[in-house]
Amino acid sequence: MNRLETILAHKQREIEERLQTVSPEQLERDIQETLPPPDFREALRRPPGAPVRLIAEIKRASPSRGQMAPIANPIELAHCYQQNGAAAISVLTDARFFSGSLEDLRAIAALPHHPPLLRKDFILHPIQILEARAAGASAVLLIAACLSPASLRHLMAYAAELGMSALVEVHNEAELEQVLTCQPEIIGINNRNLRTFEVDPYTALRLLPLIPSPMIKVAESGIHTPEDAHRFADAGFDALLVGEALVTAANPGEKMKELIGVVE
Ligand SMILES: O=C(O)c1ccccc1NCC(=O)[C@H](O)[C@H](O)COP(=O)(O)O
Repeated sequence: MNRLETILAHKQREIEERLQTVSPEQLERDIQETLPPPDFREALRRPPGAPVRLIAEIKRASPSRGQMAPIANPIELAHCYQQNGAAAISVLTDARFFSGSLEDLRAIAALPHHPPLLRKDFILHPIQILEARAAGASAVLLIAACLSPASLRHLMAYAAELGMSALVEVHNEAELEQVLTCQPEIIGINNRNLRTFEVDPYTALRLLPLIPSPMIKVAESGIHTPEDAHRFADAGFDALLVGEALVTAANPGEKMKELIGVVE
């Protein structure tokens, strides 16, 4: 089993357990009592000449790095991201490998005027999208390496039905070619190979020209310095997804300004 397969086997077991305890009808009722979430896609759109958008991540740990930052108060960190111009906030909700939770997402969604929230997890089943929407997310991550084209299409349609966006993630040409047949509105190119955890910052630059122009383009992973951000902003990405560099910074707000001060 490669590393991604190990994660997915665990996630599949977790979903089976959730299906025993969670009531979809109750989640649907909860959703009816909430306001529609803010628009993730519009928040990421970058008009010509505007600074690159930043999706700031709440990330305590990862399979590649282990424990990175305790983040005892995720609301405080989300507030800091909000105050320093995050276009959106990515909240890792996986407990086993990233020390996150749906509770983090729910708590951050209670912040007044919060930016759109992305549920970052290994989404394999519609129940995870329903839970995300009920917890206040505007978007979910759908990873091409984890889904068949038919499942991807189905989950994208279900997210849209719930008024949510999907950030559809690819890592190579073959995944991109498959994903483009599903006509996603937002594509993320992950510089990290999820099977080996190696990060190659040229992955996103190599695949970018293959993405049709109306789609929103996000560069993900391994972005640490203004020079890194500059490279992706200059290439034409709408947004950058940054985790480790922010959560390990002595001052995450200053680090954000350093990164998003970058203009083409
Ligand atoms: O971060 C990991 O080690 C990881 C391992 C396996 C699957 C996913 C993983 N990360 C998810 C992400 O895509 C990143 O959290 C996100 O792009 C931010 O990356 P970074 O700025 O490098 O923390």
